[in-house]
Amino acid sequence: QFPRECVTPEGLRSGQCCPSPPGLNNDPCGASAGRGQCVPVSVDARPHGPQYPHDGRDDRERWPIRFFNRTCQCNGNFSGYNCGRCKHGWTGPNCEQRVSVVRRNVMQLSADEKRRFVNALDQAKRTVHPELVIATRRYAEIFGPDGNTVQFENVTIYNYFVWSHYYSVSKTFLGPGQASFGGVDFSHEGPGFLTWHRYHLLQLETDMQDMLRDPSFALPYWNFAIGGNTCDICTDDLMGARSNFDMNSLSANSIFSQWRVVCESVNDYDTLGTICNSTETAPIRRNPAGNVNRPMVQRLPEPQDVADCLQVTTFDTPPYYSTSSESFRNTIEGYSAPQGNYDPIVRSLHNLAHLFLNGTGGQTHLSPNDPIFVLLHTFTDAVFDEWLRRHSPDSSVYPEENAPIGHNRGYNMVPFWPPVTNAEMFVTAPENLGYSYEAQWPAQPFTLTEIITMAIVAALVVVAVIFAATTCALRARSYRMEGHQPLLGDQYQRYDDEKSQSVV
Ligand SMILES: O=C(O)c1cc2cc(O)c(O)cc2[nH]1
Ligand SMILES: [Cu+2]
Repeated sequence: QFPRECVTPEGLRSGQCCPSPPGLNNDPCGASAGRGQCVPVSVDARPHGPQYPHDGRDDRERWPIRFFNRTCQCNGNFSGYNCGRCKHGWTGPNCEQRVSVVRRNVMQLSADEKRRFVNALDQAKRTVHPELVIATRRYAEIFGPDGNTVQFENVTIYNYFVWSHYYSVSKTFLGPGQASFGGVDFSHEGPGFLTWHRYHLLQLETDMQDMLRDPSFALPYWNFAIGGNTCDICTDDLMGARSNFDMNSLSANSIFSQWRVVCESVNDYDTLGTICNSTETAPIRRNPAGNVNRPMVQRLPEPQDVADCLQVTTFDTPPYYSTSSESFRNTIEGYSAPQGNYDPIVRSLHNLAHLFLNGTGGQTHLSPNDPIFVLLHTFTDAVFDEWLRRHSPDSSVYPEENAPIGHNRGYNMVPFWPPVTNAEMFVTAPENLGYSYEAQWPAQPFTLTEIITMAIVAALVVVAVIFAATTCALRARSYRMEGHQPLLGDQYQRYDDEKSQSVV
């Protein structure tokens, strides 16, 4: 959420978070090295949708100026909260070298690559985040009981990935004794669903690259559009098989059975107004296809569902919400049928994959605690990237206003720091974000224009063939009328030559 060095009592009171890059002392944002400058934070001022009726009740409104109103604005390819690192896709001392990160199908990794990926996730679960800390109270109580003890905690790299997702979906606390307001979600049920989860993954991938000291480290993906009721990645060499003793638990042979979840105390958060902290509690629960009360979530999405959703031509449609029809975003998110039509009882694609897990991974405030979340979302992001490549939309197709709070084009995505807007993630990944997917996609059906063009070309070919055949037939007929034997192949040419010479 915020850099450790910014959340001192004086730092918070100043509202400024413009640290110096490593190796440069007292040089906010590396200005003397031309890396960046400390500027006022710009926030989205456009109206948002009617879903959130409050004003001034939630720290996430006009994110992030409740906490900080000055930030580093980095030049060129420099990036990071102190301009001390490079933008995604760039590396080198001056961020001038391209780096390419390829996200691959997890099922196509070698045994050794699978083992390294599983171990890297486990290392991230245990390694304290080197830069970021998490707030454990709302701003109103952030200076603590004595007014000088800021309420932030260290968090591990992977638990930060869980915490940031929880913080974006948590309810608005309205005070003791009052029910918290749940009709708010800064990362789901709106156009920001894809851009938010894209940055969420990018942050984890970058954190793990730094942890491994391997700038080419890439998160793999799980193609969950395989139909059937078997979780093919739920094996002990990958995300963990089912326990033999408890169908809701993971096999003891998987390292993930030793993981404990964070952000489980939702009753506290909603009644006391506290925020999820680093305390780990219960094991991951997972029982794929086991939800006997919801037969519709006992099968995974079909390959055809991905082909269908890629055909939806409009990125998002009013009200830009989980009720939108003919919206690619609501379709891939899974609130409408794969063909795009909204149906309140439908759960498809991304949502169906979550619910299929039938446990920790299907509860929005907890789901990233199940590491399958990472692979489920890289595949969702891969479909998003393929849609961007096929439809090459202008950024204007992303709504600038009247989307649910947090989802407007210019809104800084909650709770990321430094500020990053939905618009900055609405770009093709290989050209702009330094990563690509190794994936095969369903053949792109011909567009109407292509079909018409091909019909015209075919008609022209037919006409040309008929014309040629008619011409030959007429010439043969006139040749026979002069008492000659029918011509064969190159004899036509010699006949033509003689004829043209004889005409006077
Ligand atoms: O009920 C749903 O459609 C549903 C559950 C769930 C869990 C989750 O973590 C998400 O990110 C989305 C989601 N949708
Ligand atoms: Cu999510």
